[in-house]
This record gives sequence, C-alpha cells and structure tokens, in this order.
Amino acid sequence: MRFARFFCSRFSPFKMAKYNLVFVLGPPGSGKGTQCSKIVENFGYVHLSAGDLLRAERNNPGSQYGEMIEDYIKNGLIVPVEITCKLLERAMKDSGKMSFLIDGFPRNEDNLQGWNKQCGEKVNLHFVLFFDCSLETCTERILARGAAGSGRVDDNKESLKKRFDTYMNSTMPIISHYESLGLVRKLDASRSPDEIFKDVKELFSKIN
Ligand SMILES: Nc1ncnc2c1ncn2[C@@H]1O[C@H](COP(=O)(O)OP(=O)(O)O)[C@@H](O)[C@H]1O
Ligand SMILES: Nc1ccn([C@@H]2O[C@H](COP(=O)(O)OP(=O)(O)O)[C@@H](O)[C@H]2O)c(=O)n1
Ligand SMILES: [Mg+2]
Repeated sequence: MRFARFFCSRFSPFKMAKYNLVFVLGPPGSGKGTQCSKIVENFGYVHLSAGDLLRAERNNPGSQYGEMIEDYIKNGLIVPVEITCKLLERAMKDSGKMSFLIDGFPRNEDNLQGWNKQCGEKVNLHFVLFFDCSLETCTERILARGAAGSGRVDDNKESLKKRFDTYMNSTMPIISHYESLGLVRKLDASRSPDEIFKDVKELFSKIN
C-alpha cells in the first residue's frame, strides 16, 4: 500500500491534481466575507465560508446537527471539526472547481488537526490571508451589521464578546502557527474595502 502510494505520487501519469487553497482568517467583522467576494469577482476562486456552510446545515430540516450548531454559533464556540470538514469537503467536490478561498477556517486546534488529517495531503495551501483589525472597529461593524438586519443570531453584544474570546484564545494561536511556517500574509483591515483590496489583489496576482 505504502509502495503503491509512493509509486503513484512519483511516476503515475494519473497523478492526483491538488486543490489550490487560501485560508482567510481575522476577527469577526474584519471583512473576510467582503474581501472574499471581491477576490471571487477578480480571480475566479470559489468562496467557501465555514460559517455560511454551518448556517446552511443548521437550516437544513433533515440535519441531525441543526440544534447543536445553533447552540455553538450563539455562544461563539467552534463546532467540532468532523462536521465542518465534511461540509467543506462536500462543497469543494460539488463545485467541480479546483481553487478555493476557505473563509473562517481553521479557527482552532481541533479544526487544524482535523483538516490536516482529512484533507492536508489533497491541497496546495498558497497562503493564509490575515485581516488584522482592532476589536473596537470590528465591534462597530458587527453591531451595525446586526442593526441593519443581518438576521444572524450572533450579531449582538453578548454573542460578540464570546466570539472575540474564542478568536483571542483559539484562533490567534492558529495564525501564529502558520506565521511560523512563513505562510501568513497580514493586511491592515481597518482601512476602506477598496484600499484593502489593492493589497489583496497584489497578493493574488503573484500566485502562479
Ligand atoms: N473595510 C471595511 N470598512 C468598513 N466596513 C466594512 C469593511 N469590510 C466589511 N465591512 C462591513 O463590516 C461588516 C462585516 O464584514 P464581513 O465582510 O461580513 O466580515 P467578516 O466575514 O470578517 O465577519 C459588514 O457589514 C461589512 O459590510
Ligand atoms: N470554522 C468554523 C467557522 C465558524 N464557526 C461558527 O460559526 C460562527 C460564525 O462564523 P463566521 O465565520 O460566519 O463569522 P464571521 O467571523 O464571518 O463574523 C462562529 O462564531 C462559530 O460559532 C465554527 O464553528 N467553525
Ligand atoms: Mg464572515
């Protein structure tokens, strides 16, 4: 088995093509979704937001995880990776495409370990796009988004505090991990969307 894998990876004409990937991280409200939409328009990536996939699964009446996901999201906690990874994998496969922006993932150690185990070998990670933004600015944006009618159960002060705690305690260490691998591209996300996108564009133009 080991020999077969070695042989296939080295000599087979049917070498398995790998997915091209960029992870997008940053605090809630840093503009991950906003910038991902612009990247999709300009560079033809498929945008997969882990949060959006979880919300869709929660709304699926046939899902056994609906209530559990609702509970995690309200409390700003990170859903177990088995669920999120399965949703991401399915979305990647169903898209029929090869290049993805994975927004809001991996967000904690469980996400990172689960992903590496399940998908690590099937992907080529270009870099981790990190939107750096003060929690004050993010708070203003999220509360405005909630007041404008986002319909999200977690766009309120109480949930947001928990989301920030999770970000500081669980997501920052993941960003540091990728930083130690030289994979983080950090941008100042306190600026206007267009200003941020100028820098984003430069990074994506350099891929390939
Ligand atoms: N650079 C920016 N400046 C001001 N407001 C922004 C900026 N980027 C996004 N927003 C707004 O802030 C809110 C959060 O943005 P979003 O892209 O959903 O961030 P995230 O996915 O990181 O939570 C949205 O209402 C969005 O319109
Ligand atoms: N990898 C992930 C991403 C999101 N989530 C859950 O989904 C919520 C919303 O995530 P999101 O990415 O849509 O939120 P924003 O950072 O975009 O505001 C998180 O607070 C978590 O409860 C998760 O459990 N695991
Ligand atoms: Mg988002």
